[in-house]
Amino acid sequence: MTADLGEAPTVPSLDVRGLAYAYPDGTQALYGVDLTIDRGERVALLGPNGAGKTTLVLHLNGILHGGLGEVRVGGLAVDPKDKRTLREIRRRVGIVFQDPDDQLFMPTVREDVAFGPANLGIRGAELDLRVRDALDRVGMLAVADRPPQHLSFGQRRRVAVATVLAMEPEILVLDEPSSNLDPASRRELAEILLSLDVTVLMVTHDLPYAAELCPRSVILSGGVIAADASTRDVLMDGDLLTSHRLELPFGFDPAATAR
Ligand SMILES: Nc1ncnc2c1ncn2[C@@H]1O[C@H](COP(=O)(O)OP(=O)(O)OP(=O)(O)O)[C@@H](O)[C@H]1O
Repeated sequence: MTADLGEAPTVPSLDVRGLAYAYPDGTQALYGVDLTIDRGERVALLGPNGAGKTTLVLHLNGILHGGLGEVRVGGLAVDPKDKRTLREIRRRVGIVFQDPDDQLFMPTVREDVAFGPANLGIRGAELDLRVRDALDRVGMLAVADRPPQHLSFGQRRRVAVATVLAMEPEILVLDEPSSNLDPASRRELAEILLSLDVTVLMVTHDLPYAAELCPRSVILSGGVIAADASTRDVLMDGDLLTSHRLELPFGFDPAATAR
C-alpha cells in the first residue's frame, strides 16, 4: 500500500453545474452550463450578443436564481433563500460592472472603497489598511480624498475595481473591462489586472484583451458552452470564431498569443 502524500484537493473558485435558466417571459437564456474555474486562473468569457453571458454572471452572486443546476463559489453553494450565505457569496464574488458610476456613489473615493468592508463590520485600522491596500493595487491611492465624479472614466473604472478588491473576493468578475478606455488606460488596467493575485472571470468582446490577460477562454453561445480551451487555440480557430460571431481586429495575429 502506498502512502497518500498528495495535498488536499483545492476547492475551485467557481463551480457551475448544469445551470439552466429561463426568464419569466419564457426566454431560455442558459441550457445546462458547466464551468469550473480553479483558484488563480484568469478566464475570458466570450460570445455574441444575447449568448447568456450576463445571465450567467448574475447567477454567480444570486441576483438571478430559480432555474436548474448549482453554483458554488469557493465550495459554498449559492443559496438565495439563506441570507447569511448570500451575504458571504456576495463578498466572494466581486463584480465590476461596465459602468463604474453604477458602483461609485459616495462623496470621496476613500469612502466608496470603505463602503463594502465597513458593511461587513470592519472598522478602524483594519478598514484603513484594506482601503489603502485596494487603492494601492490599482494605483489610485493619490486620489483617495477626491470625489469620484472628478476623476476620468479610466480612473473611475480602476476605483470600481478597488471597491471590489477591498472585499477580498474569491473571484473577480469583470464586465467588459476595456470598454471606453483609451489605449494608455487600457494598457494600465491590463497591467493592474495581471499584477493581481486573484481568480478572474472577464466577460469581453475584446479578443486581443482576452489574449493579453486570460490564458483560458470559454465561448458561451445560445446559452451553451461552445468552446473551453486555451485562448490561443480558441483565437487560432477561425471557423469557431466566425460561427459564434466573434471577430479578430484587422492585423491582430492570434499566433502571438502566449501559450
Ligand atoms: N430580463 C430579461 N427578460 C427576458 N429575456 C431576457 C432578459 N435579459 C436577457 N434576456 C434574454 O436572455 C438571453 C441572454 O441574454 P444575456 O443578456 O445574458 O446575453 P449576453 O451574452 O450578456 O449579451 P450581450 O453581449 O449583448 O451583453 C437573450 O436572448 C436575451 O434577450
